[in-house]
Amino acid sequence: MSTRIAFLKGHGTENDFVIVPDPENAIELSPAAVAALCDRRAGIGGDGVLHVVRSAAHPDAREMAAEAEWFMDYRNGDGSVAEMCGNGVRVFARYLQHAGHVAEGDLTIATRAGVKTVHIAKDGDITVGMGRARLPEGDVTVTVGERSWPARNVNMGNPHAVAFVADLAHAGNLYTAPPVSPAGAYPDGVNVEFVVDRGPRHVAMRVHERGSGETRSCGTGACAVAVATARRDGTDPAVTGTPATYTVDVPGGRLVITERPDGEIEMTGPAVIVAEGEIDAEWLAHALG
Ligand SMILES: N[C@@H](CCC[C@H](N)C(=O)O)C(=O)O
Repeated sequence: MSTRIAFLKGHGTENDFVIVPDPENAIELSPAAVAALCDRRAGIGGDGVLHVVRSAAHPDAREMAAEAEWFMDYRNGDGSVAEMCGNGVRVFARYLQHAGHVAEGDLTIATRAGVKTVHIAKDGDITVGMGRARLPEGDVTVTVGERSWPARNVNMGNPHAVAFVADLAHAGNLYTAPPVSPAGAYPDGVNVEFVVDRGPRHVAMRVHERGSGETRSCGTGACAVAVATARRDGTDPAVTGTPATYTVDVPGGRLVITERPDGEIEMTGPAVIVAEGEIDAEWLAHALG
């Protein structure tokens, strides 16, 4: 660790992140350091960390360097590594704009789930090409207390189980991860979304995120929800030949998701930088023991 570490704080629909700019990948961000930074009482606080590294400087991204200059090295709040973060990639793009690395318009960002195309609009919202969903075969079941629901297995680069429920309160307090069966369906853990209808092509969700707990929003989760809802509604674009657009309300705001007949998914939503500062090196050393 260097002795002075710059950071920013940002959020997308209140899914919040500690942003650590580190172009040359000089900072060793151990899981313990990430967890300390994300601690809401003893640290800065966040659902995860966006480690901003040049693709050429990171072993997980070197092969994408020709396509995307910057790599989103995303970590969950508990320090674990995740393949993709949909809100994170918008906040990452906002940081690049804020720092003067990119301007409004189109750019690409490397992630562990591949290169994502991003559009920073004049009106402030950011649209991300999220790629295609995979829908692995096999039924899964989500349980909270006495209630269980069949759930749709949707992979957006990272794993999701989407359950349609009668009332979002039935998800309970979500202090712990809801059990998903069969055991072994998700060997690396899973993000679980609970969904209710709000109107035509309009749903609301809560989420328990792998590695972060209940969050105020999850971008990949909202995409998984839109995909699962389109299959439930009979509006699957691959079948109808027309795009399906769903509005997904999350506790922290609203995301708009469009899936095209070729399966490509776009997500649009806000991304905000709220603060910037410097991490106290003594505190971090102490936090790491
Ligand atoms: N909040 C993110 C998802 C972050 C990763 C997730 N917790 C996982 O482990 O897969 C989003 O906006 O997509």
